[in-house]
Amino acid sequence: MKQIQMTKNPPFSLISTKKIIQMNDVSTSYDSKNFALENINISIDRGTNYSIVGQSGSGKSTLLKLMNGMMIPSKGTIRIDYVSPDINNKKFKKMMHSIGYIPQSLGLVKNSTVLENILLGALPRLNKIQSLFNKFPEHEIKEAMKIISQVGLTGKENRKAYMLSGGEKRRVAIARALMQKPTILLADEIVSELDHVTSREIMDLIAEAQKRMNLTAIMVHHDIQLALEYANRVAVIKEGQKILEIGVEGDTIVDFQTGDMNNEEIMEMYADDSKK
Ligand SMILES: Nc1ncnc2c1ncn2[C@@H]1O[C@H](COP(=O)(O)OP(=O)(O)OP(=O)(O)O)[C@@H](O)[C@H]1O
Repeated sequence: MKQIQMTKNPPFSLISTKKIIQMNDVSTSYDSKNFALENINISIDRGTNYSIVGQSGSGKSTLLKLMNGMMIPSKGTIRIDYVSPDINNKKFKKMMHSIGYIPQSLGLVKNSTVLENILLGALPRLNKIQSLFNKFPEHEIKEAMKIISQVGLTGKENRKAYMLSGGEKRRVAIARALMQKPTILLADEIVSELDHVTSREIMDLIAEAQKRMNLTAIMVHHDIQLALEYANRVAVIKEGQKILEIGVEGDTIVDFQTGDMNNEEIMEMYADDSKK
């Protein structure tokens, strides 16, 4: 078999495809008086499991909204796969469907079934006539059934969303996002209010999907322990600023912004912070 020769200096395109999200010195506000986020720098490699943690009101959801084009920065630049996330940007409009966004509210249609909710993820792939009659082709229904099985909802496809448990609702929201065939998955506090076991089940489900589909998953959490357990990197946000970017290497927690720190120091710092 012919082997691909790697040169010492690979062409630019080979290097450049690694970073899927780049935020440089980004600030934004809702009311032009106070910054909800200030001078944020974030760089995320493709295929990474990235978490954002922080107290309530620190700016976590705002960060996700900037990544999916729901908000635009008042200062700084954002590139999602080298495209500016602005819904007025034609290139971004095209790629929007490859960003699976699960809001805190999950956004399910309560009176629709599990299958109907999940099929919504395929809506942009329908042609005009199919959309007019809301008629999904057989191959999309098959795909939805495959995803239903992957998220552990087989047998519940005809159940209305309002009849599901909290964990099941989250499985539907994940399945709907996966139905989009995304390259990026953004999930806002998807395991908050769930018990320990169900939280892990949901996180495992996302981790499996991430590996299977080579997704870049960016998830907002309250629980730093859970974030560190699953994520390659965790950004800690405090009052609109990124104060730490950490990850687990072996049995220590590394601070990628300021150098090494041990596990205890960071946990103490976070514990103190959450008491305030
Ligand atoms: N629609 C809005 N209009 C005005 N201010 C807003 C709006 N949404 C959020 N904010 C403000 O922006 C700041 C950041 O809010 P954000 O929702 O991003 O925080 P969060 O860390 O996700 O909080 P939580 O954990 O409670 O969801 C807060 O001060 C909040 O009050």
